[in-house]
Amino acid sequence: MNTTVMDDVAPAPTDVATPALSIRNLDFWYGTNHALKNISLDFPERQVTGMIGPSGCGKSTLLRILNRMYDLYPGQRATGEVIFDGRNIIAPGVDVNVLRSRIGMVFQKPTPFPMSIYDNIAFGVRLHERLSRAEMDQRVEDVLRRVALWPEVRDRLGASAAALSGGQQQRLCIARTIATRPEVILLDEPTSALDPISTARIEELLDELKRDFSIAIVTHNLQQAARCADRVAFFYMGELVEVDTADQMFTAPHKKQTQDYITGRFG
Ligand SMILES: Nc1ncnc2c1ncn2[C@@H]1O[C@H](COP(=O)(O)OP(=O)(O)OP(=O)(O)O)[C@@H](O)[C@H]1O
Repeated sequence: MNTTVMDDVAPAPTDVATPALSIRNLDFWYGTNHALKNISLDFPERQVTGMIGPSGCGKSTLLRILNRMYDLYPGQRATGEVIFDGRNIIAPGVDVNVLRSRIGMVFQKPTPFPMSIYDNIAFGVRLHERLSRAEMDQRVEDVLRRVALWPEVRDRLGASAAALSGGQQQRLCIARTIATRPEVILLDEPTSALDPISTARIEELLDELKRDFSIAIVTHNLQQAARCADRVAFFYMGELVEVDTADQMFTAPHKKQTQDYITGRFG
């Protein structure tokens, strides 16, 4: 082990045993708008990390940095480090397409591609792997079973994904994301467009998926964060105020701002 390097890095207050992703001293700007300020945060392996905070505090911005979505927009700039598999993924020279297959993203609004249910899953896999037809069929079946969609769609894999309900579409989007076998899944308010039953199914699914994936979820729903997350990070005006276990955050947060937020005094 390179002890010199280790010794040079000041331990962050958020350190966890085995992080899937480690953010260190991250700042982010939209032009001149300094949207994230000196964020250091670990995302533990095979746990759900919930990100909460009032509108505009920077939760979605942080998620978008983790798979380099901001690359698509001129004028947006990040400094600091996001360490994934030993590399700083916001540094130049990272293959963003490979990165996005290893750190997958699910958006607020279900966004199936305008193609069949089968191809929604096969499309991303084909970009990264050469599978035989039988192998691809198996991959499609496996991920649809994993998201508990298989019984509902097995007889209409060739039908348009647009014909599925909103909740089914979101489960298809999660299936599509896990089909490339990522290590990390990012979810940006994945249930805010869904009814309570579809929401409950997605929450159950997250609980099951964390056996194999490290998950980061942005949510406005504090009950959802309490139900789903192992750890919770509270953001306010671009700063990380506090991060702790969900139990601690919702029963005895250390910071007054966190307490005010979770008790509904603002936000
Ligand atoms: N494309 C953009 N251009 C300029 N500023 C932006 C852009 N997107 C977000 N911001 C600003 O960055 C800050 C953080 O926004 P962000 O969307 O990350 O917050 P959020 O916590 O996810 O909010 P919400 O809960 O409402 O989705 C806000 O001040 C917002 O106005």
